[in-house]
Amino acid sequence: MTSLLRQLHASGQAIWLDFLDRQFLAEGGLRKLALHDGVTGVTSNPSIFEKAMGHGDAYDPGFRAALAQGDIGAQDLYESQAIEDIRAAAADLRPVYERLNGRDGYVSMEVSPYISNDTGATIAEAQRLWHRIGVPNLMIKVPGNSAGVPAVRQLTADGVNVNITLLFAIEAYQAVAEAYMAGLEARLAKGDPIDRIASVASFFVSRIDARIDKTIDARLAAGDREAEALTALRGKVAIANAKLAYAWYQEMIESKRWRNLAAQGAMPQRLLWASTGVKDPRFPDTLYVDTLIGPDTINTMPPQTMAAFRDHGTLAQTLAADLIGAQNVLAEVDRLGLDLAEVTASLVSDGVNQFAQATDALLGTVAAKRAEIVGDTINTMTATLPEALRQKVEVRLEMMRKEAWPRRLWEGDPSLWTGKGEDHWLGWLAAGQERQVDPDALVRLREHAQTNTNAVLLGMGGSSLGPEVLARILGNAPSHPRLHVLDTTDPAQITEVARSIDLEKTLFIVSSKSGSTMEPALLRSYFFALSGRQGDQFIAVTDPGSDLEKIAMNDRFAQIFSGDPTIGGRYSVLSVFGMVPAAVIGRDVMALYAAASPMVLSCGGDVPPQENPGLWLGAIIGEAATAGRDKLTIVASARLEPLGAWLEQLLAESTGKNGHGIVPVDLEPLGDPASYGDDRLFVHFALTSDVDAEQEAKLNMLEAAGQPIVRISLAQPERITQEFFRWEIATAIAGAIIGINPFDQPDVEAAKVAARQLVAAYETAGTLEPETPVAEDENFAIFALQDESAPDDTVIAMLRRHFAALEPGNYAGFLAYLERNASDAAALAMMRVAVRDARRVATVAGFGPRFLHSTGQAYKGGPNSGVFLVITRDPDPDLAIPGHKASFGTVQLAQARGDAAVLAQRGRRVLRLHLKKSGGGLEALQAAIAAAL
Ligand SMILES: O=P(O)(O)OC[C@H]1O[C@](O)(CO)[C@@H](O)[C@@H]1O
Repeated sequence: MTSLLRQLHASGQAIWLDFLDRQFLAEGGLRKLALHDGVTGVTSNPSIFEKAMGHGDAYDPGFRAALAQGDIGAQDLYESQAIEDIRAAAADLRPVYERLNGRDGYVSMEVSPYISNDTGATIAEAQRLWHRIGVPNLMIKVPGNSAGVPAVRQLTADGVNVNITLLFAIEAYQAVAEAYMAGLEARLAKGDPIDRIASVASFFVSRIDARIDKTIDARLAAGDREAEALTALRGKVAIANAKLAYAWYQEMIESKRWRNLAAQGAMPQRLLWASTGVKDPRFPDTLYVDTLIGPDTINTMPPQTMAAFRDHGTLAQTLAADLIGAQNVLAEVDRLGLDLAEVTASLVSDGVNQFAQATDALLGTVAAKRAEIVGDTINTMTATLPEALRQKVEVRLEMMRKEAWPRRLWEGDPSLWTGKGEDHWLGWLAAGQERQVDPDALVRLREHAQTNTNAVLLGMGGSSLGPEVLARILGNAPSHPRLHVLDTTDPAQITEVARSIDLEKTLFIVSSKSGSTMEPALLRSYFFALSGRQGDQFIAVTDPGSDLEKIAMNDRFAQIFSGDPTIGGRYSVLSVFGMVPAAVIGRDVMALYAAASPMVLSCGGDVPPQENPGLWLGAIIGEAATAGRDKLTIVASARLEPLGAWLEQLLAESTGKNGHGIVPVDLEPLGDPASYGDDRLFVHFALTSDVDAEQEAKLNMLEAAGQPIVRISLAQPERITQEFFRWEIATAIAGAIIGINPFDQPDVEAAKVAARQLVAAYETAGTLEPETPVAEDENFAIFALQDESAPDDTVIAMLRRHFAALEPGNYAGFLAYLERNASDAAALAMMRVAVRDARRVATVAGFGPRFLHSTGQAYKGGPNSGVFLVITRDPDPDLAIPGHKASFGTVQLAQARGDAAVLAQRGRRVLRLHLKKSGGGLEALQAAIAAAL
């Protein structure tokens, strides 16, 4: 016997399937439905794909096959599989399409719900899918909201078959019918054919009842006086609404305008009943089929509804019947104040949101599958967090998902931060995708650099720290120069580098985005003179139009590499600022990008926060910071230790402002649980081949003691590039949580100005302004910045008072304007441990002026919890700067004094201690601090 469904089909209403699934297609499910039940079309939507792809492992072989062609992001991976299904379904229905001469046999695929409010993006995406899928019996689904209507017109004019979805109100349907006609007319005006353009208007049914009936039930429960009238409307409104839409359709096809189009071959835009699955168990499960049967319409049914109708549907031409009854129902709706207009309007936006949520879930699963499949190419990360913090992170991740943070970050939406131009600073996102460099130029540079034994990079902050990490972690390739990074004015350090290089076989890289930073300018003068003004031994990396660019041209530098002015220094390592020095030391820059790529894809705008390693980390560090765990303590296995200096700048300069932010703690030796308060977040970086059992054991103890620990593991050193990208994303996100602009550095300039003034005064007077110590002994002289000395103060008494000021949650800073070498670093580390263990506070250390262009921002602009000891000494021997009265030593001292003065002006607790020549230097200071604690 012919199935009821087939009879329905024969009655003039098309039956489409509102479902799609790979296994179902593979088993020939659709072909069977077409054959036995007369099914002539398929609709899909994000929820349908979420059900298909988001659960189980039916798509795993497909995911694997797609990724075997090359790594792609979650959205592309999803799309590759969805398109495969759509094409398979279209192939199954192709015979129907051919037999009916294009009148039916269509499969619909929906544009991303994320762009539903953007007409231009909707048009572009619909076009892209249309061409990519490339089959004639395809329909692209576009929402029928206000942004969708003009898209329908345009797409129709362009010859794309459109299925307009999420129609609830008759007026909305009328608008899309009008857009369809206008699109056809536009084609005619261009002389294009219109006889093969198909369109359907998907009018949603059951969702209206679900919403209205809920209101009715609430009113009934509240004892509404109109109980009887309200009850009579249950399950009636959606059908009445659909009937009236159909009545309008019938009028429309009789209109002169339509008859004109029909005369030229136009196919009517059929009404398609969608959302026909019955939600209320009190209604018959075939309700929205039985009542909506009429010619030239479509009913798209989920499999259960199809099965129900096949089993016990009622076949009669109901759609055009009892129109008066339908009008009465809507009049009653009006009279009873049920506000259908409000219901249908909110159903549109709810529908878009629902599809967006389904897409989030779907992309989350696809991203997780991708991570599993390409897993061993991605650095791993785990986090053990105290329960309260873990919960805050969860809540934040869900909020980020709802508010679409990944997409908004990649789209450059400044409202993620303070809304003050942050969108102009996001060039680093593209830089991570190798879009900022000229690969051929870097290959040539790599070859050219080989003639040198040494390279010296002159730059500060973002222009030096990334290159230093690359040079120290990756090292120079065989027969390529060794890179020295000079980011100082310390005479001894400069002399040491000058001594260790063969001048004639050294390539100098002058690196400065602004091209006007004082230290690289002075260092350039010094080495340019030293080289005998050999411009061909110099290259510049700088932003276009900078002073440095002009000087480099003037002095005939061998090459100038231009940066991207939309990338701030600390986010520049994956741009020319990191890649030029990488090429110089013989590294294959494209291989470095290839190593970064899996992380870049994992952190994409299409990866929901829960699966997005950058957003996840950003949520952890942002939430930790706002909960008082603002001392991000970096622990690294030996080979990765250099990363900390780069990370310090990124975190501190980005987040430490307006009294908020993260204070990075680098190179503080690990202690016992008792050494730490509850203001820490530990981050451990380890190279898998570089296991340090003692470090791991200490971390395990901290973890057992309830300290939060994030562990990041790299299988290969080249994958450090992944951490650059992950941390840039995480920092930007943490900045959004903290509520600051992560791309400016408002407090750095003050210290620079103060130092410049002191140097300028020196250039005229030939001496720095004199100052008087407030306490002094044979080793040290102390200069107080605040009025905090007592008349008979000793150095020890002042140091004692200084460290006694440290309260829980504070940190001690050692700001050393000294040569940065292993012994100074070790001495500072010992002092830090002594202070940490005595006062249970975090400690930081920086060499000046290097840290001024890095953590200095947070010390001045971040939380006022630092207690700083600025350490200076007279340089011996000093080093002259060509063309200047001031020596490097004078500049360094001026920088220290300027820095200390600005810290004091900002209300920071600060003491300056000058190491006297006669004293024992840092060893003596260590002893003094031990005595003072
Ligand atoms: O690359 P430039 O312009 O020389 O700047 C160096 C560093 O100085 C700073 O501007 C801070 O002074 C950093 O943000 C930057 O990375």
